[in-house]
Amino acid sequence: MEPPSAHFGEDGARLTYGTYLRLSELLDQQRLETDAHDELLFITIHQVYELWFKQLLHEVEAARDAMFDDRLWWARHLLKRVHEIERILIEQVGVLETMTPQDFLQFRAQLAPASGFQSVQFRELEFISGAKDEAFVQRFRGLTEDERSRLRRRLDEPTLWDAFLAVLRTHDLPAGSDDEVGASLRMAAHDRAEFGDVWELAEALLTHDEMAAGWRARHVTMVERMIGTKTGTGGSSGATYLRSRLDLRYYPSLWELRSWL
Ligand code: HEM
Ligand SMILES: N[C@@H](CC(=O)c1ccccc1NC=O)C(=O)O
Repeated sequence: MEPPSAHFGEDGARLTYGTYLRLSELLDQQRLETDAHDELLFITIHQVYELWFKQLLHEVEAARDAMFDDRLWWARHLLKRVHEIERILIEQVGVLETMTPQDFLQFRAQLAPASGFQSVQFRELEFISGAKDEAFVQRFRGLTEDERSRLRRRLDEPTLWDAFLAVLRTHDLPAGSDDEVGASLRMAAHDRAEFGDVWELAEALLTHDEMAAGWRARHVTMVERMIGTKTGTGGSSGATYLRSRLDLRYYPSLWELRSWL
């Protein structure tokens, strides 16, 4: 008798690696606008980002829902995964930086008026994390109806921070006003025997915030390296606009807490 592994992966023949992962569709989606050698890298990197954004939305949504249900261990488990993905998103900027500015200029003009500014999933992530800003939905040109309704839904639904406030209340920590939230956070910080899970969750949210800030900083230095002070293909002032976004924090109360411990 043959060992069971002899035909491993061939028996049954219903799914294969390629059909399961839809590789013929996936690998057919890199359509270049020019003959420039580096344009494939540019498209690949962005598509990889969008795939990870999709995964992040999946995890962040579930983490938010878990907090509302007081399943804190599950929320933390998912947020740890979120952090690892975010670490990769920051790291992979280095791959794109192997492209020189002069090689980027071979195809940059063809990209306008497209820009990362139009990434719907990126904005969804900001909204669900806590930084809702309706102006982005209004300013968006060229959104499909589906994209517009996805963004509107994100503006209407609760954020990670809303879910965290619900956790505080569930654990009898008042969360009505900013002062109450501040006092509750200090209480959780100083009584970890009682509130260890709540504290760890606050730390996981802070790491998520720190990672997002880290990506913005990494992105803008890459932008300065690539295009200096040129205006963006999306019509903004470029690096100046991006620098104005560097102070954005999802959870200012968690940062302020540090000053009052
Ligand atoms: C050569 C590389 C890149 C350059 C020169 C660049 C440049 C820019 C510029 C100038 C803007 C401001 C909007 C505009 O007027 O165009 C912008 C925004 C943005 N870019 Fe990039 N980018 C690059 C790569 C990437 C990559 C790989 C991503 C990953 C998805 C990305 C995501 C974004 C996002 C999400 C925004 C909006 C940021 C916000 O509104 O806070 N960019 N980029
Ligand atoms: N905004 C960039 C071009 C760019 O990077 C880009 C263009 C089309 C689609 C995504 C992009 N990535 C991030 O902005 C620029 O002004 O050079």
